[in-house]
Amino acid sequence: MALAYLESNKTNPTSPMSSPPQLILTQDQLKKIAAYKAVEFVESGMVLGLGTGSTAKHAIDRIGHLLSQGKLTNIIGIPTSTKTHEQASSLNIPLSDLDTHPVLDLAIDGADEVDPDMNLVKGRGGSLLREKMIEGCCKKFVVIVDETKLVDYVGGSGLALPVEVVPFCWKFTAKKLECMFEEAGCVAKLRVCCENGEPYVTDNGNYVVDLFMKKCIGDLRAAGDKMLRLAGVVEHGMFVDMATTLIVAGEFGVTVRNKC
Ligand SMILES: O=C(CO)[C@H](O)[C@H](O)COP(=O)(O)O
Repeated sequence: MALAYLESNKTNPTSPMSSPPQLILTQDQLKKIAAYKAVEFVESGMVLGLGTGSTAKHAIDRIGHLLSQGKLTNIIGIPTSTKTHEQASSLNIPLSDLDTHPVLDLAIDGADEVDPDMNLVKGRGGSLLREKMIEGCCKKFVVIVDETKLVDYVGGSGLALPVEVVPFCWKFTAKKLECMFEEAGCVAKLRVCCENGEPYVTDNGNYVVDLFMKKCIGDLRAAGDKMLRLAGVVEHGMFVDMATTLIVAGEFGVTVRNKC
């Protein structure tokens, strides 16, 4: 399967021996491989959670294609963002919501980080609340990543742990979050739009405070519960014990791991 996407056949010019072609895959090609593998889990008649981001986008494109070919039928998609809603609508994927379909068969989504226990950081694309609501209602939650997303511990990439907060007194909430994780060297920053420097506003009309940790935050459930007890926090981007299947595409192929 992976070979269908391989490109480029650079050889090593420094090698005195004639070496076999070295196959290079871009990160986006790896994302596509993981996404297509996940769509193999989709069956006609399923209610599907449709994730958000550049990896999930490939899966949604594939589902749309299979529907248009009649290879999948009677699919109902529940989109996790307005962006995904737009993409899925443009592909004529029938859509619904949690009010009408409170139980989903399967969700497919990307992640920003995956730890060895398949705990996730999500939300760098800004859709964590809807993702958590929808993916929490799925019988099966398939996470699709390229290998750069694998970390030793949540926060291990040194990149953002997103927290959705109400706009009211967001500085107060950001300061409280920073103090909460002082021991982990937490720095909290409001997410702003690159184009105009204005606060990034989620689909739910909230802001996002990104937390940058210097150290491991320890017990993820305890940390998550603590954040949720702080008035002003709407939801955080740690998805603990939610993924049931992890698909990782890397230089050496694609692996599928099920949570025991
Ligand atoms: O949580 C998300 C969006 O809020 C995405 O799943 C996550 O950011 C991964 O994105 P990408 O597939 O573009 O790397």
